[in-house]
Amino acid sequence: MVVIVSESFDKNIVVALDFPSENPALALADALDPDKCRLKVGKELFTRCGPQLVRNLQGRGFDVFLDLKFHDIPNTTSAAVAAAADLGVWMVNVHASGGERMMTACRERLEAFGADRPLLIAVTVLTSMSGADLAGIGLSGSPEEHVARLATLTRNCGLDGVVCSAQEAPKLKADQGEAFKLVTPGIRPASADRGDQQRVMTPSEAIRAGSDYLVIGRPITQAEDPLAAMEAIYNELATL
Ligand SMILES: O=c1ccn([C@@H]2O[C@H](COP(=O)(O)O)[C@@H](O)[C@H]2O)c(=O)[nH]1
Repeated sequence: MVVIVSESFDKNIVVALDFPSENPALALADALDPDKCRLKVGKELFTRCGPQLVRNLQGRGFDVFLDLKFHDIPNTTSAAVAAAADLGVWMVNVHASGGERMMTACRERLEAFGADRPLLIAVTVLTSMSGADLAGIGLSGSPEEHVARLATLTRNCGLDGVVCSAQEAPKLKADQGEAFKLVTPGIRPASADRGDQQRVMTPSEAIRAGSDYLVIGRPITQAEDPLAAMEAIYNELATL
């Protein structure tokens, strides 16, 4: 099947390869075009398959977002992002709630990699969390307020952008500027199940809201026909 894409949205889609082993991950990668999308390797696949899986995807021409969401003391976290940079990933992330000194240490550590360094972004509030979930961990205020505060902290530390939901994108683009990258999971085509995601938008809503990169997992990976699901998403974006 040929995936029909709009030129303007090439590589805005990051497919989350949330699989329990290498075979389904590589099978989907082999069906996708590295000129039309990027791939995300997260905790499950990385813990099972390790850095060699990342190299296998890179060997197929894909940019890889290593989504391990590091959250630790500055020394440990900055060493971890340097390891990701050694692996040659396109993007790596930490939790913004690790704080200013941790994020600054990571940014400084990546300076040694020059122009070849990965993009460094920070997770604000997980897209699976609602205001009630925040209250449950003792945080008053809306997700949008926390995302805005953590995004400001992230930009002040010199990082390239944040992971947030597309619902927060209009405010973040206005507050933080166009160059600050917004990476948005919680993308759900109108017909797709939300699953555990709370703060969701459709692909076209997310692009209109200002998302730079749409992270999409289950609506593609769990579809009966993942390539048809991909095609439907690109066709939706082509109407913009
Ligand atoms: O706030 C966040 C941060 C990361 N994720 C990750 O994105 C994908 C989303 O997958 P779906 O199947 O499309 O829900 C997944 O790998 C998460 O670990 C997130 O969802 N929210």
